[in-house]
Amino acid sequence: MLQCGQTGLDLIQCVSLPSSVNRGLFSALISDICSFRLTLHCKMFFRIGRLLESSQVPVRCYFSQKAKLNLFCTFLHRLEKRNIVCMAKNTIKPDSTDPISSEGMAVKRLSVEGNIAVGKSTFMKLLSSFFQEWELVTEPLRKWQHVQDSAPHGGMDNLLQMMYDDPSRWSYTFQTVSCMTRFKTQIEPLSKQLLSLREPVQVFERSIYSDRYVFAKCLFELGHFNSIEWTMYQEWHSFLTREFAERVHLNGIIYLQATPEICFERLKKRARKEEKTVQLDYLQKLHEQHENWLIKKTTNVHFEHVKNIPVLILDVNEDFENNPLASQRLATKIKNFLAVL
Ligand SMILES: Nc1ncnc2c1ncn2[C@@H]1O[C@H](COP(=O)(O)OP(=O)(O)OP(=O)(O)O)[C@@H](O)[C@H]1O
Ligand SMILES: Nc1nc(=O)c2ncn([C@H]3C[C@H](O)[C@@H](CO)O3)c2[nH]1
Repeated sequence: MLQCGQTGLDLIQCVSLPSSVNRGLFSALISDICSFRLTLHCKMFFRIGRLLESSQVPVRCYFSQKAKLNLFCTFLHRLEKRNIVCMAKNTIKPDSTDPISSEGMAVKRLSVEGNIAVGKSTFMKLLSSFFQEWELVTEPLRKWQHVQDSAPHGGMDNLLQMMYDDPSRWSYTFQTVSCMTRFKTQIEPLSKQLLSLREPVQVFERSIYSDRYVFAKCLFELGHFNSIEWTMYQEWHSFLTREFAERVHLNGIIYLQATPEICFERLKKRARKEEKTVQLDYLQKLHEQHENWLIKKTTNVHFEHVKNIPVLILDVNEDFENNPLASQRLATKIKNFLAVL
């Protein structure tokens, strides 16, 4: 517990938020009682100090990092405010290298997760039509279908096909490639265009986290990874995730949820040639993995920030592709979700 400064306030409760929320920023959310919310950069301490002074109600401030909380306390102390009680919970690593836009806003980074053929690519198109400025990063599927640049197209380098045809032989290899390509896309430097936005948002189709907590885990449980492969995978996944730290953090996850049966129908309708052998049973297992990770929270997740990532669950059993009203409803939910990140 940190004690600092004095104001006319009843209480200021300062709690550090999971790093997934507004990383690298000092973020103050003036509670609902005040009926407005502010997300502010640390340069704006002074304004917040004034705001707190004039407030007549208990105010709750959330900090993305303990370092920022300490900085803020020092600031209040300088203003000679007393009796502010600051509680730091869930302390997370200081000194972040968060991407910040030229407008001083942290880039919000989300991933879209969901079963095979649930409609992620279709959903990404919806995002691009409603939020034209956002940067959308699609799954690097083509790289998996053609892993050797030098090999002729149609040769023996379609790893997706190989994995589905002989999962026990190729699952580990596939997972090293899928995960490596995901790491690469997640750590890519942010574009100037994105950084010039007032509210920069980047959305990934799946992530290094679903690679591990959905697919690799499922393949291990199905016996397609042996225990050595599973240990190795987890070891390098943890190592790289910790090494890249902030660069692979996400602020939120959008989970597209539909029954495995509907996904299976969509998969058959789409008829991707590599997926001919995929059975409903596999989609049911992947569905369970998503539910355990994102809803029931029973999956053993190894990174604090991933445990605490806010998840928006969108029911996509309904056809939104050809339904403007349903699309609009989804877009509104996404907007509301972003506002609280
Ligand atoms: N809400 C929806 N209602 C009806 N059909 C849909 C819906 N969303 C997607 N589809 C259809 O389902 C099929 C699969 O969709 P899509 O390719 O977007 O899935 P995906 O989740 O990106 O697949 P993958 O897991 O392979 O990346 C496509 O034929 C698409 O037109
Ligand atoms: N084994 C495995 N691990 C992954 O991380 C992974 N990510 C996607 N896929 C499969 C699903 C679709 O067929 C196709 C396109 O999403 O690729 C994966 N398969």
